[in-house]
Amino acid sequence: MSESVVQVDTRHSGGTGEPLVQVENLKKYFPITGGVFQRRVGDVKAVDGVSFTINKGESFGLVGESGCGKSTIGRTLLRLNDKTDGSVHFEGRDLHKLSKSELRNMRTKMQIVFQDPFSSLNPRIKVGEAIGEALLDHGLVSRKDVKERVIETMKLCGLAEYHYDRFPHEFSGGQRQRIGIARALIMNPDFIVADEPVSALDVSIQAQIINLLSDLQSEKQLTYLFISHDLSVVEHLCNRVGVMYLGTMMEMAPTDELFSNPLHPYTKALMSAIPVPDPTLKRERIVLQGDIPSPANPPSGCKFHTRCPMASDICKQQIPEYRNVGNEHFVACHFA
Ligand SMILES: Nc1ncnc2c1ncn2[C@@H]1O[C@H](COP(=O)(O)OP(=O)(O)OP(=O)(O)O)[C@@H](O)[C@H]1O
Repeated sequence: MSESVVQVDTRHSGGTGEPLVQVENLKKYFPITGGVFQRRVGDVKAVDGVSFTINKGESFGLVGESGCGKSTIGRTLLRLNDKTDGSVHFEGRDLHKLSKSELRNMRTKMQIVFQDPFSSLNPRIKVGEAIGEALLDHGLVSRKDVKERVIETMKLCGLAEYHYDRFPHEFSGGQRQRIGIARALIMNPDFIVADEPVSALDVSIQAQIINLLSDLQSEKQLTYLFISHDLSVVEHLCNRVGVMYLGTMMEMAPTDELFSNPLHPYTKALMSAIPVPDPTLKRERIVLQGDIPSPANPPSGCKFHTRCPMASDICKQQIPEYRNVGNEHFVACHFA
């Protein structure tokens, strides 16, 4: 858990209530091969039966420790990965059933912003050209008009016109993330997967980027899947939050509900690690024992039982039901 506390609150009202992305029992297993013939000897169960819906105009946060499957969900939602099982619907259409050309058209509506935009930028291409690249690839504007559209988008993202002719190494971390956001935004998408977009930035810059994402959301009616290992970041941007552990959704609720009434011991442990700005407010820190088990061989019953301070026999034997306990608050714990 990062030590950052981002002091902004940019949450929106929660979208239109109309579903844009529907994820149903999604599974993504990566094969493990071994032996002389490289036979499949097992699977990394990166995403193991996850369901949730993101409504139009909403910011949905996905949190959990490293390796719990957040990025794999993001990539599988955009069909950058194939799925193993389950379904992903975008605007009511099953993404994994689209033909190549249908997918190519659909892709303009769904974009991704990565943690490290620098690695996806060619050091020898001017950033203005890099931002406009996808527009030309899709034939959405003529070569003559692209520069104007790029500059307009750069300004929206807090970059200046003179940045157009500069190269990626001439920008700071925060500016590079603005370039990453501009590259996504130029396609005029409806949905953006933001995969740890502020994790590599200083706290003050994190706040600026979150504010930018929030302003763009209002202006462009965007829908976000915001992936972060840092609950304090998600708290300030998202309307609803899902907490993942070892490929499984452990708890999901509207943000205020989750933060005021966390029910899963894993969520409570993550929250106890958020630094409190006021030193007079003491919060009991729950330190989880042991390492995260391997997603290739997850524990029986509740996957969290090997590290859970409340675990008893039933947790080792029975998978807890993922149930709605009211207020759109879902939790998978025998004792919640
Ligand atoms: N292409 C791949 N091939 C094999 N295993 C993979 C692949 N991509 C991810 N994994 C495994 O799937 C599991 C989930 O990884 P994922 O990157 O989705 O987690 P995460 O929660 O986003 O973590 P992080 O924040 O560190 O990126 C991990 O055990 C990871 O090693």
